[in-house]
Amino acid sequence: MSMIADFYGGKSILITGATGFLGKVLMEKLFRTSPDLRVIYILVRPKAGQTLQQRVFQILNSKINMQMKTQRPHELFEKVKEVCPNVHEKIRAISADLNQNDFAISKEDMQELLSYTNIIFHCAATVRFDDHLRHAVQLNVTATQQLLLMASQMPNLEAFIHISTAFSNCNLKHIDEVIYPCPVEPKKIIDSMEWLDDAIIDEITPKLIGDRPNTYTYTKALGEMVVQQESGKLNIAIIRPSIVGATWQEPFPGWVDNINGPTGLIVAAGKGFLRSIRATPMAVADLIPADIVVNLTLAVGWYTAVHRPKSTLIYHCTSGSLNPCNWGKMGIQVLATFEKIPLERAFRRPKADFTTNNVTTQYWNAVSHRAPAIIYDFYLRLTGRKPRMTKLMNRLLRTLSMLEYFINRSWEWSTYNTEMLMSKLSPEDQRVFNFDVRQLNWLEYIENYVLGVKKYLLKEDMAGIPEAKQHLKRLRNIHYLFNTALFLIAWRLLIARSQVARNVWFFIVSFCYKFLSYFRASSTLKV
Ligand SMILES: CCCCCCCCCCCCCCCCCCCC(=O)SCCNC(=O)CCNC(=O)[C@H](O)C(C)(C)COP(=O)(O)OP(=O)(O)OC[C@H]1O[C@@H](n2cnc3c(N)ncnc32)[C@H](O)[C@@H]1OP(=O)(O)O
Ligand SMILES: NC(=O)C1=CN([C@@H]2O[C@H](COP(=O)(O)OP(=O)(O)OC[C@H]3O[C@@H](n4cnc5c(N)ncnc54)[C@H](OP(=O)(O)O)[C@@H]3O)[C@@H](O)[C@H]2O)C=CC1
Repeated sequence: MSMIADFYGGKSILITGATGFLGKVLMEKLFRTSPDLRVIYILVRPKAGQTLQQRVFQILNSKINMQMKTQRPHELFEKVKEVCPNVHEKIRAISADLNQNDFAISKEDMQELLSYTNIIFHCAATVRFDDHLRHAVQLNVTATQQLLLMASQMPNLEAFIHISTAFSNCNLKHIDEVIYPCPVEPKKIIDSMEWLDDAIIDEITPKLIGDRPNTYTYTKALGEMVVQQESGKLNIAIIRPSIVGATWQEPFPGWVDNINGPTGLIVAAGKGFLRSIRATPMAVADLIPADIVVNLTLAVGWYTAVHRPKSTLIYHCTSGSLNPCNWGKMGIQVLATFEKIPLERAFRRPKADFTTNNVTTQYWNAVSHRAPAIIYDFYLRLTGRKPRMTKLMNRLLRTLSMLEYFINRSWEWSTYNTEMLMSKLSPEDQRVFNFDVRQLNWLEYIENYVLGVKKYLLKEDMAGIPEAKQHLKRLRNIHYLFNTALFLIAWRLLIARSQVARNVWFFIVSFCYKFLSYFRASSTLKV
């Protein structure tokens, strides 16, 4: 019997960010392992044109490509529906916007949350690297503070689990499971955001974030400080995952449904848009599968509620120190998988050049990214269609420039608390809530990740693989034809303008002629 699964039975659980990537995987695992839990409250913001019920329906039933000829891909909640057929009754969606005062939750809903909640998992955040500081502070700092205030009024609350990021202190090289203070107090930042105008905030942002690369990592660090300062009598723990990737094993290998982190680049590489990347091949690719993060999170929830550690414990959910993989190895495996299982309608054949300096990056960006986009847009214009490739390429290059910071450095995260927790689990819990990253085989994981991107994110049909391979062959032929034509044009121009080039050309032609005559003569002699 799993103690952790047993612990969540009968519990009322509040999840923020349940419509996000991690939130969905967390909810799935909770229902699958503890189908007798009382209720999961999810704070969902209304979205244009969608009711709360529609948003819940969307989580439970992923959109399916009805034209598929082969077996349909799994739905995230398909196993849950077997063990907990009334899952929709156990999800209570509460209309809430974490950017508003009191989260704009109605009085009745608030009363229900305050009275019943036993465990809080706070996953909601803005994960955009380029968010305006005001917005990032609002969601990643102020909302965390407000949620803690709410939590302190919950008489039945047993644990508050805050999801942060391993990169909240990415300005350091070695990071321990402790909270590192930022120079300016979060309260001062929260206050100043209320009266400073956008222009001034823009001006002070670089000074505030200091040697962090973006507002995301900075505000997640502030969020941790708020958790520490406002913890009061609550049982709190912080989890710091590194780069969250597709699931490793559960509920299915390779499940992913958004383009954050490496996923977007995998799509871009598979479709042939991304052909070179400024990355250090030997730098550690600290990826962590979403199901490992979720298993650790649930184990931490149990441990924090039952064992009530005296201080707020921080858990690093990272792979680099226990089972390192590097970007070079990852890139090679991504491309090897695309050889076997290509994506449909690729723009160019998948290929990758890792570069490490600025000059070669600029060169490859011009040759491999911008030039093909311009040529393709020219072709679209000629055929009466709207050009779009240059715009798309510019956005990709902007995205790359934001991710570069993370793929050209390595960090060391200590994992004492995470390893301590593993040792406290029963063998059954170690199996059901496995977060031992040492057991992960990277090559197999990356292959399943790429396959998952194709199936679950892009919803491509496996029956289309032969056609996709055929398409890549056509692209290869076009590529050879294009290069030959380019060479001949360049050569023709050179010959017309330069006597030296003409001499070289005649020399090559006469050499080939002599070689052929010799070859013919010697083969005649043999006969
Ligand atoms: C050469 C072959 C290589 C083979 C593959 C090797 C893979 C190497 C992978 C390396 C990845 C490294 C990733 C490191 C990430 C560190 C994460 C730190 C951990 C965290 O805690 S954060 C959680 C993760 N957060 C994110 O990833 C958010 C990043 N995204 C953003 O901040 C914004 O989207 C961005 C990048 C600022 C762009 O904003 P904007 O221009 O406003 O546009 P949109 O968001 O609307 O998107 C526009 C356009 O870009 C595409 N897009 C978005 N994100 C990605 C992405 N991660 N990768 C690729 N493409 C992306 C998106 O599809 C949109 O395209 P459209 O066609 O829809 O216009
Ligand atoms: N993905 C990663 O690589 C990593 C993520 N993390 C952390 O994990 C957590 C979850 O990330 P992930 O699932 O990837 O992120 P997603 O972007 O997929 O999900 C973010 C969630 O927050 C919700 N949210 C955003 N703004 C509001 C708002 N104003 N009111 C209510 N809800 C809101 C979103 O709701 P909606 O659907 O309405 O947009 C969504 O459910 C975050 O705290 C992140 O910092 C840490 C390390 C790495």
